Amino acid sequence: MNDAVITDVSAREILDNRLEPTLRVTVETGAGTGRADVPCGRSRGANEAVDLRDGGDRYRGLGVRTAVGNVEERIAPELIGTDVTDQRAIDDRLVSLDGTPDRSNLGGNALTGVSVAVLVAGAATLDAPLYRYLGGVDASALPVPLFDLIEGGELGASGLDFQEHQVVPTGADSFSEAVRRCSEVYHELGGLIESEFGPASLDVGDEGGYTPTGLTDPRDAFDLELRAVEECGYGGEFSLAVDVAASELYDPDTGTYDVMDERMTRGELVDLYGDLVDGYPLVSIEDPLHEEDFDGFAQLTDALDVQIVGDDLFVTSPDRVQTGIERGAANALLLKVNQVGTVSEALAAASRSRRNGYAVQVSERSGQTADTWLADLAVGLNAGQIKTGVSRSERTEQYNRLLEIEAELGSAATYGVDAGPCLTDRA
Ligand SMILES: O=C(O)[C@@H](CO)OP(=O)(O)O
Ligand SMILES: [Mg+2]
Repeated sequence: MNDAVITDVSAREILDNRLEPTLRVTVETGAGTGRADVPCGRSRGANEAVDLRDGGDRYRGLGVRTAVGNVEERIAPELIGTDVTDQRAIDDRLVSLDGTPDRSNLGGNALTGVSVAVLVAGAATLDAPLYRYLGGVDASALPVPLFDLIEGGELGASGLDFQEHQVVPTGADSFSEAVRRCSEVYHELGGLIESEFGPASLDVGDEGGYTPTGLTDPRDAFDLELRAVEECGYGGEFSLAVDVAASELYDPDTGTYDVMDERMTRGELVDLYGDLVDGYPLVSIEDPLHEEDFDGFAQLTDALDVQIVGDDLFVTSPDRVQTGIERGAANALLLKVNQVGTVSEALAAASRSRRNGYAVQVSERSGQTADTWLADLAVGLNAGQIKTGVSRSERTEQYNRLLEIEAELGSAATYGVDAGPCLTDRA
Protein backbone atom coordinates (compact mmCIF):
# COMPACT_ATOMS: atom_id res chain seq x y z
CA MET A 1 0.00 0.00 0.00
CA ASN A 2 1.07 3.61 -0.67
CA ASP A 3 2.80 4.90 2.48
CA ALA A 4 1.05 8.27 2.23
CA VAL A 5 -2.38 6.74 2.75
CA ILE A 6 -4.15 7.63 5.99
CA THR A 7 -4.55 4.51 8.12
CA ASP A 8 -6.05 5.97 11.29
CA VAL A 9 -7.54 9.16 12.73
CA SER A 10 -8.08 9.43 16.47
CA ALA A 11 -8.72 12.13 19.08
CA ARG A 12 -8.65 12.63 22.81
CA GLU A 13 -9.57 15.30 25.31
CA ILE A 14 -6.61 17.21 26.80
CA LEU A 15 -6.19 20.43 28.83
CA ASP A 16 -4.96 23.81 27.65
CA ASN A 17 -3.05 26.49 29.58
CA ARG A 18 -6.24 27.59 31.31
CA LEU A 19 -6.92 24.02 32.43
CA GLU A 20 -9.85 23.97 30.05
CA PRO A 21 -10.60 20.94 27.89
CA THR A 22 -9.57 20.90 24.26
CA LEU A 23 -8.73 18.27 21.61
CA ARG A 24 -5.60 16.46 20.51
CA VAL A 25 -5.99 14.76 17.13
CA THR A 26 -3.63 12.11 15.74
CA VAL A 27 -3.44 11.08 12.09
CA GLU A 28 -1.42 8.03 11.05
CA THR A 29 -0.11 6.98 7.67
CA GLY A 30 2.08 4.04 6.70
CA ALA A 31 5.12 6.31 6.98
CA GLY A 32 4.43 8.84 9.72
CA THR A 33 2.26 10.25 12.49
CA GLY A 34 0.86 13.76 12.80
CA ARG A 35 -0.49 15.17 16.02
CA ALA A 36 -2.14 18.55 16.57
CA ASP A 37 -3.58 20.26 19.65
CA VAL A 38 -6.45 22.68 19.10
CA PRO A 39 -6.12 26.19 20.57
CA CYS A 40 -9.09 28.14 21.89
CA GLY A 41 -9.88 31.86 22.07
CA ARG A 42 -11.55 33.82 24.84
CA SER A 43 -12.15 37.14 23.07
CA ARG A 44 -13.70 35.41 20.10
CA GLY A 45 -15.13 37.01 16.99
CA ALA A 46 -18.87 36.57 16.43
CA ASN A 47 -18.18 35.18 12.95
CA GLU A 48 -15.67 32.52 14.00
CA ALA A 49 -16.19 28.81 13.42
CA VAL A 50 -18.17 27.46 16.35
CA ASP A 51 -16.33 25.07 18.66
CA LEU A 52 -18.18 22.26 20.36
CA ARG A 53 -17.46 23.31 23.90
CA ASP A 54 -19.44 23.55 27.02
CA GLY A 55 -21.59 26.62 27.23
CA GLY A 56 -22.24 27.17 30.91
CA ASP A 57 -19.78 24.59 32.14
CA ARG A 58 -16.61 24.93 30.17
CA TYR A 59 -14.42 22.89 32.53
CA ARG A 60 -16.30 19.63 32.13
CA GLY A 61 -15.39 18.80 28.59
CA LEU A 62 -18.78 17.48 27.49
CA GLY A 63 -18.78 19.49 24.27
CA VAL A 64 -15.15 18.60 23.63
CA ARG A 65 -16.03 14.93 24.06
CA THR A 66 -18.71 15.35 21.42
CA ALA A 67 -16.05 16.81 19.13
CA VAL A 68 -13.78 13.83 19.93
CA GLY A 69 -16.62 11.49 19.01
CA ASN A 70 -17.20 13.39 15.77
CA VAL A 71 -13.54 12.98 14.80
CA GLU A 72 -13.52 9.25 15.48
CA GLU A 73 -16.98 8.24 14.31
CA ARG A 74 -17.93 10.71 11.60
CA ILE A 75 -14.66 12.06 10.15
CA ALA A 76 -12.20 9.15 10.47
CA PRO A 77 -14.16 6.70 8.26
CA GLU A 78 -14.24 9.31 5.50
CA LEU A 79 -10.49 10.00 5.57
CA ILE A 80 -9.01 6.54 6.07
CA GLY A 81 -7.65 5.40 2.70
CA THR A 82 -7.04 8.89 1.29
CA ASP A 83 -3.62 10.35 0.48
CA VAL A 84 -2.50 12.51 3.41
CA THR A 85 -0.80 15.03 1.10
CA ASP A 86 -4.13 15.90 -0.58
CA GLN A 87 -4.64 18.63 2.02
CA ARG A 88 -6.96 20.71 -0.09
CA ALA A 89 -9.23 17.78 -1.01
CA ILE A 90 -9.30 16.60 2.60
CA ASP A 91 -10.19 20.09 3.86
CA ASP A 92 -12.95 20.39 1.24
CA ARG A 93 -14.26 17.03 2.42
CA LEU A 94 -14.26 18.23 6.05
CA VAL A 95 -16.19 21.36 5.12
CA SER A 96 -18.80 19.44 3.15
CA LEU A 97 -19.13 16.73 5.79
CA ASP A 98 -19.87 19.44 8.34
CA GLY A 99 -22.28 21.14 5.96
CA THR A 100 -22.85 24.34 8.00
CA PRO A 101 -21.39 27.80 7.36
CA ASP A 102 -20.24 28.11 10.98
CA ARG A 103 -18.93 24.52 11.42
CA SER A 104 -21.34 23.95 14.27
CA ASN A 105 -22.31 20.46 13.14
CA LEU A 106 -18.99 18.62 13.58
CA GLY A 107 -17.40 21.49 15.51
CA GLY A 108 -14.79 24.02 14.42
CA ASN A 109 -12.45 22.45 16.98
CA ALA A 110 -12.92 18.96 15.47
CA LEU A 111 -12.25 20.30 11.97
CA THR A 112 -9.19 22.32 13.02
CA GLY A 113 -7.68 19.38 14.90
CA VAL A 114 -8.07 17.02 11.96
CA SER A 115 -6.96 19.53 9.34
CA VAL A 116 -3.78 20.51 11.20
CA ALA A 117 -3.00 16.89 12.17
CA VAL A 118 -3.31 15.93 8.47
CA LEU A 119 -0.80 18.70 7.64
CA VAL A 120 1.61 17.51 10.31
CA ALA A 121 1.21 13.88 9.20
CA GLY A 122 1.90 14.93 5.60
CA ALA A 123 5.21 16.45 6.68
CA ALA A 124 6.08 13.38 8.74
CA THR A 125 5.23 11.08 5.86
CA LEU A 126 7.57 12.95 3.53
CA ASP A 127 10.12 13.19 6.34
CA ALA A 128 10.28 16.98 6.02
CA PRO A 129 10.12 19.64 8.74
CA LEU A 130 6.61 21.10 8.88
CA TYR A 131 7.68 24.61 7.79
CA ARG A 132 9.50 23.10 4.79
CA TYR A 133 6.57 20.87 3.83
CA LEU A 134 4.31 23.94 3.89
CA GLY A 135 6.53 26.50 2.23
CA GLY A 136 9.05 24.48 0.22
CA VAL A 137 12.55 25.80 -0.31
CA ASP A 138 11.25 29.36 -0.12
CA ALA A 139 10.30 29.07 3.56
CA SER A 140 13.02 31.07 5.27
CA ALA A 141 11.48 34.14 6.95
CA LEU A 142 11.70 34.16 10.73
CA PRO A 143 8.82 36.32 11.97
CA VAL A 144 9.08 39.59 13.87
CA PRO A 145 7.53 38.74 17.26
CA LEU A 146 4.96 41.11 18.78
CA PHE A 147 5.53 40.65 22.52
CA ASP A 148 2.36 41.28 24.54
CA LEU A 149 4.11 42.67 27.64
CA ILE A 150 1.06 44.27 29.30
CA GLU A 151 -2.38 42.70 29.19
CA GLY A 152 -5.84 44.08 29.81
CA GLY A 153 -9.38 43.58 28.58
CA GLU A 154 -10.59 39.98 28.69
CA LEU A 155 -7.10 38.53 29.11
CA GLY A 156 -5.67 40.34 32.15
CA ALA A 157 -7.15 41.92 35.29
CA SER A 158 -5.17 45.14 35.01
CA GLY A 159 -7.91 47.75 34.56
CA LEU A 160 -6.63 48.52 31.07
CA ASP A 161 -9.32 48.30 28.40
CA PHE A 162 -7.06 47.48 25.49
CA GLN A 163 -6.32 43.77 25.47
CA GLU A 164 -2.65 43.70 24.46
CA HIS A 165 0.14 46.29 24.65
CA GLN A 166 2.97 44.82 22.63
CA VAL A 167 6.59 45.77 22.07
CA VAL A 168 7.99 45.03 18.62
CA PRO A 169 11.74 44.49 18.20
CA THR A 170 11.88 46.15 14.79
CA GLY A 171 15.55 47.10 15.11
CA ALA A 172 16.96 43.60 15.71
CA ASP A 173 19.05 41.91 13.02
CA SER A 174 17.90 38.35 13.60
CA PHE A 175 15.10 36.44 15.28
CA SER A 176 17.31 35.19 18.09
CA GLU A 177 18.55 38.72 18.76
CA ALA A 178 14.93 39.95 18.73
CA VAL A 179 13.81 37.37 21.30
CA ARG A 180 16.82 38.02 23.50
CA ARG A 181 16.10 41.76 23.50
CA CYS A 182 12.42 41.13 24.27
CA SER A 183 13.26 38.94 27.22
CA GLU A 184 15.63 41.60 28.61
CA VAL A 185 12.89 44.21 28.26
CA TYR A 186 10.37 41.81 29.85
CA HIS A 187 12.54 41.41 32.96
CA GLU A 188 13.34 45.11 33.16
CA LEU A 189 9.64 45.93 32.92
CA GLY A 190 8.90 43.44 35.71
CA GLY A 191 11.29 45.37 37.97
CA LEU A 192 9.68 48.70 37.07
CA ILE A 193 6.19 47.35 37.70
CA GLU A 194 7.20 45.82 41.00
CA SER A 195 8.75 49.06 42.23
CA GLU A 196 5.75 51.15 41.17
CA PHE A 197 2.84 48.86 41.90
CA GLY A 198 4.16 46.26 44.36
CA PRO A 199 4.87 42.54 43.88
CA ALA A 200 1.23 41.52 43.35
CA SER A 201 1.42 43.40 40.08
CA LEU A 202 3.74 40.75 38.74
CA ASP A 203 0.73 38.51 38.11
CA VAL A 204 0.52 37.63 34.46
CA GLY A 205 -2.43 37.35 32.10
CA ASP A 206 -3.49 34.51 29.81
CA GLU A 207 -0.63 35.20 27.40
CA GLY A 208 2.06 35.71 30.02
CA GLY A 209 2.14 39.53 29.91
CA TYR A 210 2.07 41.64 33.09
CA THR A 211 -1.22 42.94 34.50
CA PRO A 212 -0.30 45.94 36.70
CA THR A 213 -3.45 47.00 38.56
CA GLY A 214 -4.53 50.60 38.69
CA LEU A 215 -3.64 51.46 35.08
CA THR A 216 -6.45 52.45 32.77
CA ASP A 217 -4.83 54.55 30.07
CA PRO A 218 -2.90 52.79 27.27
CA ARG A 219 -0.41 55.70 27.42
CA ASP A 220 0.60 54.56 30.92
CA ALA A 221 1.30 51.07 29.58
CA PHE A 222 3.29 52.50 26.65
CA ASP A 223 5.29 54.75 28.98
CA LEU A 224 6.25 51.81 31.18
CA GLU A 225 7.23 49.72 28.16
CA LEU A 226 9.30 52.51 26.64
CA ARG A 227 11.06 53.13 29.95
CA ALA A 228 12.01 49.45 30.11
CA VAL A 229 13.26 49.60 26.52
CA GLU A 230 15.37 52.69 27.32
CA GLU A 231 16.77 51.14 30.52
CA CYS A 232 17.93 48.17 28.48
CA GLY A 233 19.73 50.48 26.07
CA TYR A 234 17.42 49.80 23.12
CA GLY A 235 15.90 53.28 22.68
CA GLY A 236 14.72 53.66 19.09
CA GLU A 237 15.13 49.93 18.40
CA PHE A 238 11.61 48.95 19.46
CA SER A 239 8.19 49.98 18.19
CA LEU A 240 4.84 49.55 19.93
CA ALA A 241 1.65 47.75 18.89
CA VAL A 242 -1.78 47.13 20.42
CA ASP A 243 -4.66 44.73 20.12
CA VAL A 244 -7.64 46.81 21.21
CA ALA A 245 -10.13 43.92 20.75
CA ALA A 246 -12.71 46.68 20.32
CA SER A 247 -15.69 44.34 19.92
CA GLU A 248 -15.31 43.60 23.63
CA LEU A 249 -15.65 47.33 24.41
CA TYR A 250 -18.53 48.03 22.05
CA ASP A 251 -22.11 48.51 23.20
CA PRO A 252 -24.39 47.87 20.21
CA ASP A 253 -27.35 49.51 21.95
CA THR A 254 -25.70 52.91 22.17
CA GLY A 255 -23.19 52.45 19.34
CA THR A 256 -20.40 53.59 21.70
CA TYR A 257 -17.23 52.12 23.19
CA ASP A 258 -16.46 51.88 26.92
CA VAL A 259 -12.88 53.11 27.16
CA MET A 260 -11.19 54.55 30.25
CA ASP A 261 -14.51 54.89 32.08
CA GLU A 262 -15.93 56.99 29.27
CA ARG A 263 -18.44 56.24 26.55
CA MET A 264 -16.61 57.08 23.36
CA THR A 265 -18.15 57.49 19.95
CA ARG A 266 -16.33 56.01 16.99
CA GLY A 267 -15.04 59.50 16.17
CA GLU A 268 -13.63 60.00 19.66
CA LEU A 269 -11.94 56.62 19.57
CA VAL A 270 -10.47 57.38 16.15
CA ASP A 271 -9.13 60.67 17.56
CA LEU A 272 -7.57 58.76 20.45
CA TYR A 273 -5.76 56.50 17.96
CA GLY A 274 -4.54 59.58 16.12
CA ASP A 275 -3.12 60.98 19.36
CA LEU A 276 -1.47 57.67 20.23
CA VAL A 277 0.16 57.43 16.80
CA ASP A 278 1.36 61.03 17.07
CA GLY A 279 2.74 60.61 20.58
CA TYR A 280 4.27 57.15 20.47
CA PRO A 281 6.20 54.87 18.10
CA LEU A 282 2.96 52.92 17.57
CA VAL A 283 3.14 50.96 14.32
CA SER A 284 0.28 48.45 14.49
CA ILE A 285 -3.31 48.54 15.81
CA GLU A 286 -5.35 45.35 15.83
CA ASP A 287 -9.17 45.45 15.93
CA PRO A 288 -9.40 49.19 16.62
CA LEU A 289 -13.17 49.14 15.99
CA HIS A 290 -15.92 46.57 16.36
CA GLU A 291 -16.04 43.53 14.11
CA GLU A 292 -18.75 44.69 11.69
CA ASP A 293 -17.45 48.21 11.16
CA PHE A 294 -15.75 47.75 7.77
CA ASP A 295 -16.35 51.45 6.99
CA GLY A 296 -14.68 52.63 10.19
CA PHE A 297 -11.73 50.31 9.52
CA ALA A 298 -11.44 51.77 6.01
CA GLN A 299 -11.45 55.36 7.31
CA LEU A 300 -8.82 54.55 9.89
CA THR A 301 -6.64 52.69 7.39
CA ASP A 302 -6.79 55.72 5.17
CA ALA A 303 -6.18 58.24 7.94
CA LEU A 304 -3.28 56.64 9.81
CA ASP A 305 0.02 55.57 8.35
CA VAL A 306 0.26 52.42 10.49
CA GLN A 307 -0.63 48.75 10.23
CA ILE A 308 -4.33 48.12 10.90
CA VAL A 309 -4.86 44.43 11.65
CA GLY A 310 -8.18 42.65 11.20
CA ASP A 311 -8.72 39.84 13.72
CA ASP A 312 -12.41 39.64 14.72
CA LEU A 313 -13.05 41.68 11.56
CA PHE A 314 -11.73 38.96 9.21
CA VAL A 315 -11.87 35.80 11.36
CA THR A 316 -9.36 34.35 8.85
CA SER A 317 -12.20 33.94 6.35
CA PRO A 318 -11.24 34.39 2.68
CA ASP A 319 -14.70 35.92 2.07
CA ARG A 320 -14.40 38.51 4.82
CA VAL A 321 -10.85 39.31 3.68
CA GLN A 322 -12.31 39.89 0.20
CA THR A 323 -14.87 42.31 1.65
CA GLY A 324 -12.06 44.11 3.47
CA ILE A 325 -10.03 44.42 0.28
CA GLU A 326 -13.00 45.76 -1.70
CA ARG A 327 -13.75 48.35 0.98
CA GLY A 328 -10.17 49.26 1.84
CA ALA A 329 -10.60 48.08 5.42
CA ALA A 330 -7.36 47.26 7.30
CA ASN A 331 -4.04 46.42 5.70
CA ALA A 332 -3.10 43.25 7.58
CA LEU A 333 -4.70 39.89 8.36
CA LEU A 334 -4.44 38.20 11.74
CA LEU A 335 -4.28 34.50 10.89
CA LYS A 336 -5.76 31.95 13.30
CA VAL A 337 -6.56 28.57 11.75
CA ASN A 338 -9.28 27.73 14.24
CA GLN A 339 -11.25 30.86 13.44
CA VAL A 340 -12.11 29.41 10.06
CA GLY A 341 -11.68 25.68 10.68
CA THR A 342 -9.26 24.31 8.08
CA VAL A 343 -5.66 24.85 7.00
CA SER A 344 -6.61 25.32 3.33
CA GLU A 345 -9.07 28.11 4.10
CA ALA A 346 -6.50 29.86 6.30
CA LEU A 347 -3.92 29.56 3.51
CA ALA A 348 -6.45 30.99 1.04
CA ALA A 349 -7.09 33.94 3.39
CA ALA A 350 -3.31 34.49 3.66
CA SER A 351 -2.63 34.39 -0.07
CA ARG A 352 -5.60 36.62 -0.88
CA SER A 353 -4.25 39.09 1.68
CA ARG A 354 -0.74 38.94 0.31
CA ARG A 355 -1.87 39.35 -3.30
CA ASN A 356 -3.60 42.57 -2.30
CA GLY A 357 -0.73 44.05 -0.35
CA TYR A 358 -2.00 43.09 3.10
CA ALA A 359 0.55 41.89 5.67
CA VAL A 360 -0.04 38.57 7.46
CA GLN A 361 0.46 38.09 11.19
CA VAL A 362 0.24 34.48 12.41
CA SER A 363 -1.39 34.34 15.84
CA GLU A 364 -1.80 32.19 18.90
CA ARG A 365 -5.06 31.97 20.82
CA SER A 366 -5.25 32.88 24.47
CA GLY A 367 -5.91 29.17 25.11
CA GLN A 368 -2.92 27.18 23.83
CA THR A 369 -0.90 24.06 24.59
CA ALA A 370 2.81 23.41 24.16
CA ASP A 371 2.21 22.14 20.62
CA THR A 372 4.36 24.18 18.20
CA TRP A 373 2.66 23.87 14.80
CA LEU A 374 2.02 27.61 14.98
CA ALA A 375 5.74 28.41 14.82
CA ASP A 376 6.18 26.23 11.73
CA LEU A 377 3.11 27.79 10.14
CA ALA A 378 4.62 31.27 10.51
CA VAL A 379 7.85 30.25 8.76
CA GLY A 380 6.11 28.03 6.19
CA LEU A 381 4.01 31.01 5.11
CA ASN A 382 6.93 33.48 5.24
CA ALA A 383 4.39 35.47 7.23
CA GLY A 384 7.01 37.81 8.63
CA GLN A 385 5.05 38.49 11.85
CA ILE A 386 3.92 36.36 14.78
CA LYS A 387 2.16 37.07 18.01
CA THR A 388 2.45 34.25 20.45
CA GLY A 389 2.43 35.81 23.91
CA VAL A 390 5.25 36.10 26.36
CA SER A 391 6.25 34.07 29.37
CA ARG A 392 4.31 30.85 29.89
CA SER A 393 5.52 27.55 28.46
CA GLU A 394 2.81 27.31 25.83
CA ARG A 395 4.21 30.64 24.55
CA THR A 396 7.94 30.10 25.06
CA GLU A 397 7.73 26.73 23.28
CA GLN A 398 6.80 28.63 20.10
CA TYR A 399 9.90 30.80 20.50
CA ASN A 400 12.01 27.72 21.19
CA ARG A 401 10.75 26.08 18.01
CA LEU A 402 11.42 29.24 16.01
CA LEU A 403 14.96 29.39 17.41
CA GLU A 404 15.42 25.77 16.36
CA ILE A 405 14.19 26.57 12.84
CA GLU A 406 16.49 29.60 12.68
CA ALA A 407 19.46 27.40 13.58
CA GLU A 408 18.39 24.76 11.05
CA LEU A 409 18.12 27.35 8.26
CA GLY A 410 21.50 28.85 9.14
CA SER A 411 22.54 31.57 6.71
CA ALA A 412 19.33 31.10 4.70
CA ALA A 413 17.24 32.48 7.57
CA THR A 414 15.95 36.04 7.15
CA TYR A 415 14.40 38.37 9.71
CA GLY A 416 12.06 41.26 9.07
CA VAL A 417 12.19 41.26 5.27
CA ASP A 418 8.66 39.86 4.95
CA ALA A 419 7.07 41.74 7.83
CA GLY A 420 5.37 44.36 5.66
CA PRO A 421 6.10 48.07 5.43
CA CYS A 422 4.97 49.12 8.92
CA LEU A 423 7.04 46.75 11.02
CA THR A 424 10.43 47.15 9.43
CA ASP A 425 12.39 49.30 7.06
CA ARG A 426 14.30 46.25 5.95
CA ALA A 427 12.16 45.69 2.82
O1 LIG B 1 -7.74 38.63 20.38
C1 LIG B 1 -6.71 37.96 20.13
O2 LIG B 1 -6.00 38.35 19.23
C2 LIG B 1 -6.44 36.67 20.84
C3 LIG B 1 -5.06 36.17 20.94
O3 LIG B 1 -4.12 37.11 21.31
O4 LIG B 1 -7.22 36.40 21.92
P1 LIG B 1 -8.23 35.15 21.88
O5 LIG B 1 -7.46 33.94 21.52
O6 LIG B 1 -8.82 35.10 23.27
O7 LIG B 1 -9.27 35.47 20.84
MG1 LIG C 1 -7.24 40.11 18.64
